[in-house]
Amino acid sequence: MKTIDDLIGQGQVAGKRVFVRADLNVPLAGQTITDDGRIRAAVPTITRLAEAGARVIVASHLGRPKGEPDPQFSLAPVAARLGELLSRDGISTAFAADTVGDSARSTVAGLADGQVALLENLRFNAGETAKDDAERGAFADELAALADIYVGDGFGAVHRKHASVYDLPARLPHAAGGLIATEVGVLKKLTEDVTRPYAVVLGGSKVSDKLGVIDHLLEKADRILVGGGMVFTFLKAQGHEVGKSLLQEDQLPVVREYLERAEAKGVEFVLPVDVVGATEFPDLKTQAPSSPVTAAVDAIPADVIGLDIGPESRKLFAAKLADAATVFWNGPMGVFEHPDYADGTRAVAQALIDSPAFTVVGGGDSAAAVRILGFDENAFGHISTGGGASLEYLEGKTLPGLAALEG
Ligand SMILES: Nc1ncnc2c1ncn2[C@@H]1O[C@H](COP(=O)(O)OP(=O)(O)O)[C@@H](O)[C@H]1O
Ligand SMILES: O=C(OP(=O)(O)O)[C@H](O)COP(=O)(O)O
Repeated sequence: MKTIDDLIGQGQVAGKRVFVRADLNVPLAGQTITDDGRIRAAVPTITRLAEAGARVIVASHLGRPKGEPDPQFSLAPVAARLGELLSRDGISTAFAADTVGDSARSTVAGLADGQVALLENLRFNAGETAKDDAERGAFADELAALADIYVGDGFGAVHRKHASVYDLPARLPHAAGGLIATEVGVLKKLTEDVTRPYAVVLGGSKVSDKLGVIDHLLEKADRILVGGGMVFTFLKAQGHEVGKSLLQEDQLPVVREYLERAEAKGVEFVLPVDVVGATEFPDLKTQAPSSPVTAAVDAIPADVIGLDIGPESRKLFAAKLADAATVFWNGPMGVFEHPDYADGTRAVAQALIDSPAFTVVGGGDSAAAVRILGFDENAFGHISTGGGASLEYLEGKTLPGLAALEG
């Protein structure tokens, strides 16, 4: 895979329009960025290209808008923060009000060497995420018209077969940015020689996206700990009632099969013994106090939404992580964005820090949680900017955004 070092070393970027596909999908509370980790992670590649004389066009998705402009998913707050960070290196940043329209074209045309433009949310265009190859290709053609060279650096999105990730690099000379090179370097080690016991902690809310990875983990991991929104499908599969919690009803047979296979293979599934929940989803915007209740997993009231693992489960999870030699963690244990439901995530983060294991934390929200809850990022072995991406990488899958850079 060609890298930006190769491009810069060969003097290929000076005066050129270089399109950098980053993952600036940061958590927002209204217009406020609650964790800027993904923006900070994108800066080194952008700065290197700008300092080498490129006219840098940065593009990203934010959230999951429905293929048309939606102000709540505007990258405007990200443009402000990116501009602030780049200005420290003396680099100026413009923001285009659309992705491939008049604003994008004129903003890019106005760039001088060494300047940066951020385009509006890629997913404001239906072509970005279209299943149809021709529709995605048509959008990729419009993106390609803006640039001379493509740099893939949005590790968090490399598992998506999207226009800017997969189709665009096929249309331009391309290379990998520094973030992708670093991420792949660390994760590769976990696929080659893992020191055992190897524990994997799964949680979060993208349940249907991530359940499938367990199929592969049953062949690799010694212990699988499950919390977050994912756990209720497991609890239900074991015969527990889960109230109004997140449930992937159609996946119950799959999960039952995972539990059986784990037993047959001697892989230990660690599930919570108690949960914390509430009758209403907490208000994350106002952070208004809620009314949390704790229940054993065999006594979750019918009107309760499970929002965190309970106190006994935190102790259990910590004990199961204490003697691991390698830990990979993706997905918060609860709705950590509200203080009443952050203790499970806090306990797992602390357990990783206390354990002598090599620890990798992956995922936009998981990485954000660790920082928002006040942990020192340097206390972990590696904090990956990608959750789904790192899980699929560990699965050994061909990731569209990496395959496209290799070609
Ligand atoms: N029990 C739960 N019910 C609903 N959402 C949950 C639950 N536990 C965790 N979450 C949510 O999961 C989200 C993160 O999930 P996900 O995107 O899969 O993780 P990551 O970004 O780290 O890969 C957080 O916003 C958190 O509030
Ligand atoms: O946040 C992301 O993934 P993650 O939650 O698995 O870390 C990426 O930006 C990908 O976003 P998507 O899952 O909406 O395609």
